[in-house]
Order: sequence, then structure tokens, then C-alpha cells
Amino acid sequence: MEISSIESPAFLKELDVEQLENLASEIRSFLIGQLSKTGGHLGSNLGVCELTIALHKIYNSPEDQLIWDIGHQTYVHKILTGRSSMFPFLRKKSGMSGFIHRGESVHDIWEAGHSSTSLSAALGHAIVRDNTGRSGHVIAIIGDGALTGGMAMEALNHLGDSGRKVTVVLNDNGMSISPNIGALKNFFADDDLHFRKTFFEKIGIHYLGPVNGHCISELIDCFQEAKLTDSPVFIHVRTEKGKGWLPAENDLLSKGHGVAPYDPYTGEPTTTDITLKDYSQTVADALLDIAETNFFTVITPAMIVGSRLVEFGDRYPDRLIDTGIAEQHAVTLAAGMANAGGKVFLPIYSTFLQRGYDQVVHDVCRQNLNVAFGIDRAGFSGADGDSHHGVFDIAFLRSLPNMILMMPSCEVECNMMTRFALEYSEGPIALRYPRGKVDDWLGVEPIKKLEIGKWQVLKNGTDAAIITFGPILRKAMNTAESLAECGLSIMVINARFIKPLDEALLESLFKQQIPILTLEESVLAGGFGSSVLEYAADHGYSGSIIRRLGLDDIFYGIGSDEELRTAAGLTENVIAEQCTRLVLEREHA
Ligand SMILES: Cc1ncc(C[n+]2csc(CCOP(=O)(O)OP(=O)(O)O)c2C)c(N)n1
Ligand SMILES: CC(=O)[C@@H](O)[C@H](O)COP(=O)(O)O
Ligand SMILES: [Mg+2]
Repeated sequence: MEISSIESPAFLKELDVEQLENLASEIRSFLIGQLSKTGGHLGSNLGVCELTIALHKIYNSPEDQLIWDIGHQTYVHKILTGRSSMFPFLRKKSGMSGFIHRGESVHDIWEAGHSSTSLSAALGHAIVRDNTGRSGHVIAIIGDGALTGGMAMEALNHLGDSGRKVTVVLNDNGMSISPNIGALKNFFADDDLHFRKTFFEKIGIHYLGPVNGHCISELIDCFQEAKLTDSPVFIHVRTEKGKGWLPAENDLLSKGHGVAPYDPYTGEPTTTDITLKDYSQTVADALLDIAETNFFTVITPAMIVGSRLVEFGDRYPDRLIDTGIAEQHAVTLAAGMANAGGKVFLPIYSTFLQRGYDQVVHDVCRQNLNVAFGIDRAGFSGADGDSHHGVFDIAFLRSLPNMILMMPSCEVECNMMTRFALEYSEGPIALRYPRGKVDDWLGVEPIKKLEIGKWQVLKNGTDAAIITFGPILRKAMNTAESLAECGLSIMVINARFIKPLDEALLESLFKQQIPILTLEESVLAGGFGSSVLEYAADHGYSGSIIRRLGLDDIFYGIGSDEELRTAAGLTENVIAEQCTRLVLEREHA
């Protein structure tokens, strides 16, 4: 079977089990070859080849609706639904999403990226199906990692009680990104099948399994039985993440979960920039350093690898808590520990902190607890696309009483801020840092000490001021230096504290009537620039000239971080153009 000739899953109906097994190995080879060039979520997909083939063999997509949790494991689904030719463009600008994307195919029913939503969505689809008299099966496919998320539990609770005909397929590979954790993992690993069956039957859900997820005939039999069952069904499928490719099978840390381009024979990465130090590693190194003399606990919601905490966990196993995918719990756990007098650092991706927002408001900020947040992947998150960009946290955190918000622009500042956050004892504090590699120190002289709400003038100037923070500061400096050659004197300010603002510095700019350009890789609505505008309006400077550059009121898609920045106008050219306009505006005011 030529993978490139597959247009729809209809052909699977004609194939026998042996042919389906051959297809599974061909798809594996295809994935290993293609992803060696683009990178992507290899391990999860190698593990679901047989499972996805069996699902499409037995169910009739799209009349039967396959609802995938997260969606990072849908590459085989994409192949079977006619998208193999798009693999060279996987996770690229204008290419194919690494997740489910409704615009790509009628077989893509539900978009995610964040975990644990599939059961709620499936039940929602089933309720409308039943209310409208439509036929068709609704099947949610969820991983054992995603099942640790609170939403999945809430939906399971509802599903059992509803009695609706929804099939839940648990793809249990024992792995989240790293080995899965928790009591539920033990429950599913337990061979006491009787106890598990009884548990599900008691909550109104018919349990089938465990099924060998690499045995197509077992899977087929099981799905056929599920189709005939007139109540919610839970199918427990056991698979191996990374199945069929030794480098992934042997990778005990993450089974080839998310890989950069690699040599298909050895698995060795072929890109060089992965050796450069990034912000997450800088924070993790600072934590390792501080831990030598101070006791604190690090909490991670399933992101040990991405937050670069492997070494910390090896060195201080009792000081690292992996909650599994459970951001809400992680935040309130941190609040509980802080309330009990513990010192906690919680690295969490900006996009996943969205899940724990009420907990930040209600548990942490309201009680003014000493939780230090490391908001990772703040800014664009490239190839993961719209579900993962960390561009809302400034808007949703700066409105919270008691919260202090910082962003480093280089390695030195990142290290200092991590220390500062752990030393701070007046309430919640967060440093947000991006996905990229750390930059060199930009400052004129090394900072000795951070002061809450104190900004740094990196370059003096009289014609206009750029106020910004984070790595984009370098673009601001470059632009100011180029404009100096054209005779413009542009001040550059490092607003390392996003909240609180440096009111004294702002006052002096307003009084001197220096026009201001704010720059942020985050949404403009409610962002940093808005806080400067608010300050001006509230303190009698509403006539001041202030412009903002940042992200528009849209969801930005996939691209390299630089491509996305260009789309958002965060380039030196646009910054220069805006500065020039500000100067002209002041001249004509
Ligand atoms: C709310 C949320 N938190 C964290 C993540 C990051 N994340 C993506 S995949 C993954 C592991 C998922 O494990 P599982 O559901 O078992 O799928 P597998 O990769 O094992 O197939 C995690 C933690 C996410 N997507 N959503
Ligand atoms: C699918 C998912 O949500 C994660 O695997 C995510 O892709 C991780 O991103 P990083 O590679 O930036 O850690
Ligand atoms: Mg898993």
C-alpha cells in the first residue's frame, strides 16, 4: 500500500487483519522518515498506529465522531484521512497543524492542544446527537496522562450518570510526557481486573479491557462489542509509546515525545541550536544553585522535561513534586504549602496557567501567599500554534491584586529574577520567560540588585522612548542605535517589572512630553502598553503621545517564532517606523 495514495479511511473496510498489520508498519516507517526532517510528536504517534487503524476500520468517520484528547497523537489519523502529502509541512507556517484542525478535514471534529477536554466535548456531542435524533457513535480517545486532568474526572462523573452512549478509549502507555504519575496510574496498572470492572459498572460505565493496543484483531473485537453496548463504555487499551523505533523505545525519559529533526537510524538530533542554553534551563540552573543553601520545593504539572527539571529531580527527589497534568491542583497545592509556611517555586507554561487561573486569583492572590511562579513559554510558542502561545498571561495577571510580574531580557537577569522570586516574601510573584535561547547581558553595567517596580534606562534619548521588557529589548536597542545614525535620539527603557510600573520614571517622561512606544510580545488588549495608557489617563497625562506594538485581537497560528513576530509587527523596521511617527507627531502637536 502506497501511503501517498490514501485519500480516505474507506479502503480499510476491505483489508484483512494481516493487511492492516502491514499497513501499521508502513505507517511507522513513513512517520519515522518524515519526522526525521520536521520533528514533531513522534513517540505518541508510533504508539497509536494499530489503535488508529482499528478505530477507522470499525467506525465510519466522520458520521461516527472521533474526538481526540490534546490531538498530538493524530498523525496516523491524518494519514488515513488523506493528508500524507502535507507531512513535509507539519507544524510549519501555512502547513499542517500538529493537532486536530477543523479547517483541515471533515474528519477533524474537535480541536484541542490542551489536555483532558475530550470527554466533556464527546458528551456534549452525544447530547445533541440524542436530542436531534441523529445516529452515529461518539468516541473520545484520551491518554493516561490526560486522564489525570481534573476536567476528565468531572466529565467521567457526568458521563456515568447520564447513561449516554459515548465510548471512551483510554490509550494507556504509562507515559505522560515523562513517566505518568499518581494513584490512577496504579489503578490501571493493577491486574485486579475484577475490582476495576466493578468500579466502572458502579458508576454506570461498561468497562472493556485491558486490550493489547498493538493487536489489531483484539482491538477490532473490542470496538465491535462497544458498538453494540447501549450505555457509556470505557475501553482500556494498553500501548507502548515510541513502539517500533528503538531510539524512542529506549528513551526512558520521554519515549520520543516531542523530537527535533534527527538521524532516522541513530535518533541523534541533526539541529545544532538545541545545544544552546534556553531560558527554562537558566531558571533550572538557578534553582539547582539556590537549592544548595536553601530549602524550597518545586512543583511541576507534568512538565519535568520541558521545564528542564530532570537534573533537579535527580539531585533533590524529595523537593520536586510532579502533580501530573493537573494545573488547578498544582496552583492550589502550592498555595496550601505556602500557607503552611513552605517555600514553593512553580514553573508552569503560560498557556497551561490558563487552566489554573481561578486558583491563582482565589487561592494565591486573595490570600496573598508566597508562591513564586516561573511562567515558561511566555510569548510565541512556534510550531505548537494557537493553543500554545503564551500571550495572555500579562493581561490576566496584571489585574490581580498582590501579584508582582517580571520578565528578564537575558541570562543574567533571568538568574537574578529567579533568586529574587524565591527570596521575596510579601506575596505572589512571577517571572515570565520565553521559549528561546538566552541572550547576552545588554546593560551598561551589571545590575547588583532588583528593586520592585524599578526600571532601567538602557539608553538615554530625548526624541522618544521605547519601553519594553524581555528579549525583544535587543530589537529596541538595535533600532534606537540605527535611528541615532539618522539623527534621532531614542531612549530605551528595560521595564523589567511589568507590574508594578515605575511610576517615577513614567512621570518624568510625561512631564518632559517624551512620546512613548511600548513593545510587548503579548496581547495588546489589557497588556503592558495598556497599563501605561491607563496610568497616563488616570494621572492627568491623557494628552501624552503613547503608541503600543503588540499582538492584535486574533489567535495567531503556527510559524517559527520570528515569522509570528513579523506577522505581529514586532520587527526592527516596524519599531523604527513607529518611532519616527512619534517624533513627527510631537513636532506637529
Ligand atoms: C492542560 C495541559 N497541560 C499540559 C500539557 C502538555 N502535554 C502535552 S502532551 C502531554 C502528555 C500527555 O500524555 P498522554 O495523554 O498520556 O498522551 P501520550 O503522549 O502518552 O500519548 C502533556 C503533559 C497539555 N497539552 N495540556
Ligand atoms: C503537545 C504538548 O502540549 C506538548 O508536548 C508541547 O508540544 C510541549 O512544548 P515544548 O516542546 O515547548 O515543551
Ligand atoms: Mg500516555
